[in-house]
Amino acid sequence: MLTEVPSEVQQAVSAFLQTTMPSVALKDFSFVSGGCINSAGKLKTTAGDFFLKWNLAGKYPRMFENERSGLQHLRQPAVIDIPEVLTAGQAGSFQFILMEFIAKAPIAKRYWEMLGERLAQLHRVTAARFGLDHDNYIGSLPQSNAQHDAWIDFFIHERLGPQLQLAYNTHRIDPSWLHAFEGLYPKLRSLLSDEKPALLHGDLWSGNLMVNEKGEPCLVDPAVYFGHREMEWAMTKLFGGFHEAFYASYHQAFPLQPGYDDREDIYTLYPLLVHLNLFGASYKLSLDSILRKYS
Ligand SMILES: Nc1ncnc2c1ncn2[C@@H]1O[C@H](COP(=O)(O)OP(=O)(O)OP(=O)(O)O)[C@@H](O)[C@H]1O
Repeated sequence: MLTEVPSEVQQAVSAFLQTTMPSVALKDFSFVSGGCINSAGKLKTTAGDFFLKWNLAGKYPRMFENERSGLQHLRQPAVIDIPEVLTAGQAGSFQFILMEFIAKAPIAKRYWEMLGERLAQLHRVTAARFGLDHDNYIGSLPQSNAQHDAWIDFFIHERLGPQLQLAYNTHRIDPSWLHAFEGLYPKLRSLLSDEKPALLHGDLWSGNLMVNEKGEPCLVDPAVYFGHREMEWAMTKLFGGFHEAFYASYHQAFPLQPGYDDREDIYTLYPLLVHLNLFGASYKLSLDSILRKYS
């Protein structure tokens, strides 16, 4: 028995593996650090290694069904490496997800160029409307994907609005913040550009970017929806940014519309509000300076 993994999860995983890979046995489990929300690690079996995550089922309903669906959306066009999910579900009071284990190799010489080219290809996958057919999570917070025809409406009503309301309801901000955002919204109509709804990872920062066994980029832990690809760019820039070769190769493969630099801060409002709600007041300073810039 692997003492680190709850017995209900172990039983469910072994039952699943037995049906798909007869005579497989669990050998060992070691925790993988990096995530904040779930328990996660490498599950060694006689049929190879897998990545297993779990948490208490009541805490974040359907979190792993949503993660499975998000990873499947990103894998489907087969343009960038995304781990294959074997199964996800509930086991007693736990929920879990089992997927391909991404083993690291030394980083490829063209890693950042590959990431730029492949993300550009992913963003060429489009949908008729902004949003998705189901809601999911951004980190541990619910993320609404109710569909809209216009990007601006989606951005205001499904991205900024709900996070702002949550921050207000939990007393992280006072009413003056609500007024400041209300004042910003009409200006966004002329500031933001429109584009076809693009398939986005949705939470693309360095913590969700891995190096796979070929040394190439692999994306994990998404918050998928169809949105404006400038959102994805802004997210990558938030905590120090990716290597400049990534931005150059993406732009060459699929140029952004002129004036992106003037819009970048607007897009960072969403991840900053999410961080305010998840981690507290230290993010208010950055939010405040963006609001002032556009007031
Ligand atoms: N398929 C995988 N194979 C190997 N390692 C993985 C895999 N997926 C994720 N990891 C590693 O495990 C760490 C935690 O995973 P993940 O980010 O999915 O955790 P989480 O708790 O769900 O999310 P968060 O980072 O939002 O707290 C990642 O930072 C990454 O290093």
